[in-house]
Parts: sequence; structure tokens; C-alpha cells
Amino acid sequence: MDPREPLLRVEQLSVRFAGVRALSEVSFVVWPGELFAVIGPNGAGKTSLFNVLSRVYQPEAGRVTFAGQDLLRLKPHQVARAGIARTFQNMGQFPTMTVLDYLLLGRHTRMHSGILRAGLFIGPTRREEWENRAYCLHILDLLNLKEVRDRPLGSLPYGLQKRADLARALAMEPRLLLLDEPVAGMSLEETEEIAAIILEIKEQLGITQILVEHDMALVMGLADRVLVLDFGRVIAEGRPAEVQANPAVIKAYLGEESEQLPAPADDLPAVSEN
Ligand SMILES: Nc1ncnc2c1ncn2[C@@H]1O[C@H](COP(=O)(O)OP(=O)(O)OP(=O)(O)O)[C@@H](O)[C@H]1O
Repeated sequence: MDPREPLLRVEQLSVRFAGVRALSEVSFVVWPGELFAVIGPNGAGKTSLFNVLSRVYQPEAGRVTFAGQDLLRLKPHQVARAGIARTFQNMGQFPTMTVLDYLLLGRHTRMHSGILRAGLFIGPTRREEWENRAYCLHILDLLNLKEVRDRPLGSLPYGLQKRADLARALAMEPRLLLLDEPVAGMSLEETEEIAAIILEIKEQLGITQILVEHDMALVMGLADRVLVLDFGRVIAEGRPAEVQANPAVIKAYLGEESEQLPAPADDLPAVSEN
């Protein structure tokens, strides 16, 4: 793929639910290696956008091109194999599964051998299984989860469960990682750890990320570029400092919760140029 081509191109995307316009003619591109954030007040359409990108929602109109292919032609189960992985706001569907098995399960969704064959260790799948395991252990190491790899997910504190979910998404070796409120409900310390991990994913693994998050300090400190939605429409797009100074963005946030207002740009860590 041409590195000058966007990895993701969203054009004129509209999503509607019986009278509610969740997204209206939304367009943007995400470049390879970029950390792209999508923000907006409650109900702005952020989750709907992720649901379109993971093929859960069918848009009313628009085009989505991922790595040169028409994403909207894929079935939901083909999205992971195409290279898109997603973390979830709420997890907890597998409380008895160990952390390592959770990663292996995620990884199998994009591997060649079926989980049944792999489970039975038939022929060449044995080697693939060992490779999968080694890769999952590498990800657990990267995310400081090695010590809890054999613990059931349900026995872990909330912050570690969310980190395990991020590890599961990374174990899929995605080209595009969709992070859905990765620090929601986390303490300051846990938030700082996740911020460091997000930067490592960008810098060490080179994975392109789209971050949906209400924590403005995190977004403005990490993102290369920010897209702002309000009532399903794009109201601003640009580098964090540009977006923070945009009157339409300030108005959208003031109308809802003034404490969510982005901090002045001077107080924030520098963001990388691209
Ligand atoms: N499955 C659905 N059925 C009906 N309406 C929906 C559905 N999903 C989203 N909506 C509506 O679409 C609009 C956008 O919602 P969405 O969840 O995408 O916003 P959001 O920006 O993710 O909000 P939040 O920050 O609160 O998570 C809202 O008005 C919401 O009620």
C-alpha cells in the first residue's frame, strides 16, 4: 500500500435511527501510523462511528475505504481479518476465562486455522499455535500483564480487565486499533499507565489508532489530530491546539459540561508533528 495513501478514508457517512441522525455526512481520513482522536459531547455519534467501522451498524449513506478496500462490503466477522480490532467500553462477557486464553481467542479470529483444528493440534496448526502463544505472551509482556496471565478475567480489578481487553485487541495484530474510551472509570495512575501503553503501541508497534475518549487531558496530550463531532456532524478537525481554540468546539462543550473543556494548550504536553 502507498504510504501516502490514507489507511482509512470515510466519506459523507450518514447513520440514522428512526428519526435520530446519529451521523450526518461525516468525512475524514486517517494516515498510517497516526493517533487520531474523535471527541464530542454525549450523543455526538462517536460510538455510532465505531459501530460502522466494525460493521455493526449499516450506514444510510457514505463510503468507507480501509487499506484500499471497500469496508462496507465486508461482513462483520471479516473485519478482524481485514485488520481492524476494537476495544470495548464494557467488558466482562468471559469472567472465567484466563487472560492468556482471552488473548488466544482474540488472535484466532484472524488466524488461518480454525479454533477447533488449533484446539486439536492437527498437523501444521501445532506450529501456528506455538507462534500464536509466543505472540500473545509478547503482548502480555508489553502491557505488563504477564503476572496475571493465568488469572480468570473476572477476578481482576477493573483497570487490569480493561488492559486485558486492550491486549486482546493487540493480539489480533491489527493495522487499525479502535480504542473505545480506554480510560473510562480509571484512576489517575491507571490512566497514566494506559497513556504510556497507547504511545508504545504507536511508537514501538507502529499501529494506527483511533481514540474515542472523554478524558480531554489524555486526548489533547496524545493525539496527532482530533476530529470533533456534535449532534452527528463534524464541527472541527485539526491538531489538538487548533481544536482547543476553536470557538465551535468551546461552545459545544460549554453547552454540556464546562469541566470537560479542554485545558489551555500551553498546559499540555507537546504532541508529535506528522
Ligand atoms: N442502536 C441505536 N438505536 C437508536 N438510537 C441510537 C442507537 N445508537 C445510537 N443511537 C443514537 O444516536 C445518537 C449518537 O449516539 P452515540 O452513542 O453514537 O453517541 P456517543 O458520541 O458515542 O455518545 P457517548 O459519549 O454518550 O457514548 C444518540 O442520539 C443515540 O441515542
